[in-house]
Amino acid sequence: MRVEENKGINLVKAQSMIKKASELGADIIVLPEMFNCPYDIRYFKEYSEEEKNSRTLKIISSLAIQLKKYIVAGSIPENANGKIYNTSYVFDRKGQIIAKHRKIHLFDIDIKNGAKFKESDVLSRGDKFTVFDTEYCKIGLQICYDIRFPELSRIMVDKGAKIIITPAAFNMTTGPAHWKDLFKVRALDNQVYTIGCSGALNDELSYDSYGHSLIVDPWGDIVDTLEFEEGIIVGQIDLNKIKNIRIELPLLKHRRKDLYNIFEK
Ligand SMILES: NC(=O)CC(=O)C(=O)O
Repeated sequence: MRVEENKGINLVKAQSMIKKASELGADIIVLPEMFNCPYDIRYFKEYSEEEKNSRTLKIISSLAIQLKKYIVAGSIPENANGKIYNTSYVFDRKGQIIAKHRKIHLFDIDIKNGAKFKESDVLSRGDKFTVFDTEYCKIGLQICYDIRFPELSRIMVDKGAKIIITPAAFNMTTGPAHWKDLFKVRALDNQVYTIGCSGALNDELSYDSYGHSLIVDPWGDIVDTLEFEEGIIVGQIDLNKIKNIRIELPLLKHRRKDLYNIFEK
């Protein structure tokens, strides 16, 4: 979705796009990073909401109940005891929160003649891995910059994730350079589906969100993608494809855990 400056407008738009996705047959519906708030540190505190009184989360929960769908509510600025987190919430078909991911790696970058951003000026970082269960399979959840850290995807896969969902907002510097490749390589390395849902480009905001939401299969093929504009893609997840690729090309089995390993906290 093309996120606007006005929170109310973003919420109305999120609702209508979720309903549209549901009509198109989506069963697990994903929104982008900071879908109720411009991706700009000047807005995060003002737009932040506490989980228990959250206007945004109430709306998403009611929709999950009404449509009987899973909704991965992109992310929002979450206020917890005065600390602000970039947090994604997952709702089940009964509108219950079944998972919550606070962005682990904060996006502090300064690229010469390109994008600059310093989330850590305002945000605190999460410190938990997030894998949730559905009747289909386990799903891993991370937010945007988290995808650049391959250890995180691997840990989620070791915890059983067959799909990794990443609400995101790359920009016009890093998007064209890295977006598609990161989703492909994480899918290939881990033999999972990767799903990236990004805010569309909005020239009226300070941050040029790259768009290009996409679904990549475990062979690294792009199932479907958008471009810069707002839109919806609905893709089929074939769990047999994961099973077969893991038999035919047993990367995860061939790991030399005697030589290297990833340790969880
Ligand atoms: N916005 C992000 O968190 C990450 C990003 O844009 C990038 O890694 O590039």
